[in-house]
Amino acid sequence: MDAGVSGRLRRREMAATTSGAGRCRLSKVGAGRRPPPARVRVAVRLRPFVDGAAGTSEPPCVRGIDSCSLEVANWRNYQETLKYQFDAFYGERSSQQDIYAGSVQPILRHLLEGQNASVLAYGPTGAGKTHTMLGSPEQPGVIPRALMDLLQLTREEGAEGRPWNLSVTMSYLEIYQEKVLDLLDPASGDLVIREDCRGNILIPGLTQKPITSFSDFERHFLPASGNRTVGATRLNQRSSRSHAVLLVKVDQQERLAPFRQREGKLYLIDLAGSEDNRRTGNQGLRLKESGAINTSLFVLGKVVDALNQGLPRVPYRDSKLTRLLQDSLGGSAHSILIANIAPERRFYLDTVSALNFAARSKEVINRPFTNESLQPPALAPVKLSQKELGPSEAKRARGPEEEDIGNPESVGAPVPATQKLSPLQKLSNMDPAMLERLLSLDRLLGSQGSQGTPLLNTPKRERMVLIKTVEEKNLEIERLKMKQKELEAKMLAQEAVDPKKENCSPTVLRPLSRRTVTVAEPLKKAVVMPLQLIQEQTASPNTEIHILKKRGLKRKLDSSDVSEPVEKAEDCWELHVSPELLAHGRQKILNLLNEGSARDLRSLQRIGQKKAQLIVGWRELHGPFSQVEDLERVEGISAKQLESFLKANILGLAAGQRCGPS
Ligand SMILES: Nc1ncnc2c1ncn2[C@@H]1O[C@H](COP(=O)(O)OP(=O)(O)OP(=O)(O)O)[C@@H](O)[C@H]1O
Repeated sequence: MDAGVSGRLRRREMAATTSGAGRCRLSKVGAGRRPPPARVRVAVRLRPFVDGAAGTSEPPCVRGIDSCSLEVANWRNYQETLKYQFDAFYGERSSQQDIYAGSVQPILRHLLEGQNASVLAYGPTGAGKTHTMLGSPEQPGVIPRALMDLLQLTREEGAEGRPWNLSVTMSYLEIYQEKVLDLLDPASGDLVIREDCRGNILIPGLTQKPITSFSDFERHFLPASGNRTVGATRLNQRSSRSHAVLLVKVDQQERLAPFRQREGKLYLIDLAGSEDNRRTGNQGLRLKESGAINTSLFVLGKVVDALNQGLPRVPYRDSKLTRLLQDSLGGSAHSILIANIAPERRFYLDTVSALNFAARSKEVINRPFTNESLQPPALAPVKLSQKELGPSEAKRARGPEEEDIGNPESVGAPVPATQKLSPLQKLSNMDPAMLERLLSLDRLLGSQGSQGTPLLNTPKRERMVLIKTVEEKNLEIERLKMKQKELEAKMLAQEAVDPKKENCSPTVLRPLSRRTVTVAEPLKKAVVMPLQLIQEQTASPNTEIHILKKRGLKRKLDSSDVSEPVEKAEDCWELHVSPELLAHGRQKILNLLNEGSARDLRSLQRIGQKKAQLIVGWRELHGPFSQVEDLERVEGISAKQLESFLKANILGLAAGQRCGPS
């Protein structure tokens, strides 16, 4: 591979890892190890002529070459054809089973490994996307086949005596004119798409129905499909006017220690088709719908291009569709794109444009990882007792949160005070940092002899109040920190005005790097340290003392001249910190650089969101940092920045101030 190509690939991988869900992960198996890349796989399906008359009167504009390639006539030059190669090509005689078994079935197993997967049907209007995804009762498509298999797999894997307990839930939504509508609850209105701190895409309020059998699935899915917006256009009598997204979640809980939990998400997406309104004859509402569809598909193209070019900004947020697909493109899913094309000549331009999009998409690299977390040991017995419950009781215990997350009917429903919520269910979606805080708060309450129920067993509402309290406390701490900084700044300003006063005070606070430029007689010894260190030392008397000691005066000025402020004077005071402590601080920074998530890294001074992502991206590409100085090799971090970064962080970390892996 030449250097240019490998550089491009790296940039692309970097974009894939620094954008989307992959950039900040739920605790996962093999944390610190770089998940292997998985290219978006692309299959093309050519539908047969659907209009009998057209079929006999015109030759197709596309021809299959083999199971992976096809060619399209070049109408500008009849001597030429345009050839394309994909992961799979399905000709007009291929069956629904061929497409399913060849391209979709193989990715389902990843769900049971706690990884995400997605299947997207793409193509111009009338090219067969809905047929591929949904099919008909006689020729069921990808969705019913995948659900059938997945439910079967989860039944087998979750059977008594197997190590994992499995449960499946489904949600179904459409994106219609840039609105996210819940097809399982059409009255709920436009829903918002959010991203949690781990980069997971969430839709608060979206109905989630538990399903244990295929008939369960049909019971929810069939009426919901009827809610999808379709309309007649000149090119398709039942044209999908929206992007439909079926989300199937597989949750797994380990039955024995260490009680791991896994979550795999499968997105099955039937995109609305791109439309050339000169041919669809769209007007009025249809034209408006078409505008929204084309715009979101245009943004989808821009996202794919940005990922391919390794651009620092991938415009996921420019449309609801791409925001939702953040997981699937350049993110954490095993993705397959099925580009549907039509053989009729009148589709020629749409076909070429769909094939070009498909060809670009196969360059996109995802990095799927296992969404796995460990249940805190303290909670394990509760889980065990749940195992001992009968199936109906266990279901009731999991009940409201598992079954109806986001279901408006259940949100306001009172939870009986006696009904304990299963910690396993409650914690599965919780931010690990928040969980840690809750556990400490719980311990604190316990140590203070609190009469209340333990925090982690409290019903949802009380828990929410407690979480809010913790958040408020954190805000308060942040406010105090800001105030401290202001005070320090004020103090420094005063020093500048009145240096003598400064040197008389043994408790003056100043940044470590600041040097004294005065000839006024200093005290022999002054304890000068950042406020954090003072607090730290007060809290732990064993912490080593760091002092500012007088260094030999090497003033170049006449020693008799003591009244003037000295510009060229050397420093009189310097900070002496034990080398072990410094080494300890460096080691802590190094650990954080190698093991911390982007979020952890942001807890460091001078590291913002962008730098944190660049650091994680660098690590993904080059492996662990061998020394903190390697930071200079990260794009956008200069030697000067590295120096100030070290100054700002090393002591704080050495004294155990910062959080994050150590
Ligand atoms: N492989 C196929 N075999 C037989 N008929 C097909 C096939 N693919 C599509 N069709 C038929 O072609 C017509 C258009 O297909 P479909 O509605 O799936 O297109 P679409 O791409 O979803 O269109 P839109 O984007 O407008 O919703 C339908 O009548 C469908 O039954």
